[in-house]
Amino acid sequence: MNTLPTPVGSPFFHYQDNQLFVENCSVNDIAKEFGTPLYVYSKAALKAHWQLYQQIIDTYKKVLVCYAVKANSNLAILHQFAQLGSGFDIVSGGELARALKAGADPQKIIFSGVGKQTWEIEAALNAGIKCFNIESIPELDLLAMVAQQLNKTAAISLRVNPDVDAKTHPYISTGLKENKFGVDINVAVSIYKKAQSLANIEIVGVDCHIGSQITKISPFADTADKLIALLDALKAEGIVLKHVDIGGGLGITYTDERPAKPVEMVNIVMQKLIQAGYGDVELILEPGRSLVGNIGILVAQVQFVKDTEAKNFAIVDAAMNDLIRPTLYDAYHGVLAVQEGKDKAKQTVDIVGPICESGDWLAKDRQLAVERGDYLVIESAGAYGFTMSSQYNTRPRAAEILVDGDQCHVIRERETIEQLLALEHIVD
Ligand SMILES: Cc1ncc(COP(=O)(O)O)c(C=O)c1O
Ligand SMILES: N[C@@H](CCCC[NH3+])C(=O)O
Repeated sequence: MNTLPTPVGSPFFHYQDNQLFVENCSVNDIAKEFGTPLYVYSKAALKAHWQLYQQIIDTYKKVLVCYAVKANSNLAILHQFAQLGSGFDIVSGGELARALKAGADPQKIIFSGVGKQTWEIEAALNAGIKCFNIESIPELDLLAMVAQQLNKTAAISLRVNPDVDAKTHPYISTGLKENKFGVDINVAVSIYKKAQSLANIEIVGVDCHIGSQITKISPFADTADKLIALLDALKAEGIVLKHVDIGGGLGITYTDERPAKPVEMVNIVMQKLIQAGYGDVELILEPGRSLVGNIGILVAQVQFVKDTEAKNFAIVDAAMNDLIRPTLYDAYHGVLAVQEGKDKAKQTVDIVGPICESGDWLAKDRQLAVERGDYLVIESAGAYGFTMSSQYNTRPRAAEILVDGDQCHVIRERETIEQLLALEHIVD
């Protein structure tokens, strides 16, 4: 299998007699049965993407993959990863609850995030998670205090900011000095020394995450060099770490990107660690997008085709509230017709939603033959799709389906208008 192909380039999403299939299920039939907008994921694709990481675990043994829950946090998806032996990278008490409910081993959960609240820290300590990725001195102080109150020991990693350019979209770069994440790597030693002096705190590792949708290996290699320099400086102070967490961030193919394979990235990092004498340290990875981005699609139905002097629009029933990546990052997602080979001529269209914002678009200038009632598919929507969706314009969030061979499982029901209104109270 090619590294991480877009759905239609992968064996799990294919055309048969001009009809798009997810595994053995026709997308047309799924859309008719469950309605649109609809997220559809392939279980076989999920397993194949996991296999790219399992290969790394099999090679290097002391590797823990902590799937970044924020990429796709549906309980059924988390359950699949838990069954495959994955750990989890969480960033909130909510994600902790999801991971535990899905069957996660608490000893494989790591907790990232710059704004952990007291109740979230308490919940994670009570669950017995593997490690807190500490992002500031005040957070370290709070953790030490809460751990003392609960009479527990908190294992910590310091998230350092290596000031490496991940060469990705500025909104999703996290490893630069001006980003809010982590602590300056140049002051890390002094923070470790402070942590050493705190009761109820156990230093176990170092962590970083430099950004997302990174296609090159060089930013990871640069990061490894900086982490090794830090490991050396810590060793000189008598501080020996059990693990190095290189974060997530590997990109996927949305269009013509050819991202590095996970194993290629890890090979470079491991080579450097081994050469520097840190070959027996556990390596932690926090992949999100590269595990789930290309396991899923968003299915939408064309409501109207509107031809204007300047542009032709296919107005569909999915919108920026369902998939915000195009609006937020100008992100490109492939668009496919569920039924190919129609008689109608192709034209250049923008795929837009019904929301009252000019930024409500899903794709621009695509060659498609479209008419009212057609189903379209937005590709590569498995990561940061549903999890970033909202109910803007009082639009119930989409349903989610997991396909397994010829079986379709509803893994999230479509929201109802009643559910949307249920928490509000009218006052005079
Ligand atoms: C701390 C942390 N770890 C892991 C990830 C997962 O990143 P990606 O989905 O790019 O692999 C993110 C999101 O960028 C993150 O913020
Ligand atoms: N949400 C972003 C990436 C940022 C990930 C969170 N650190 C995306 O859709 O590409």
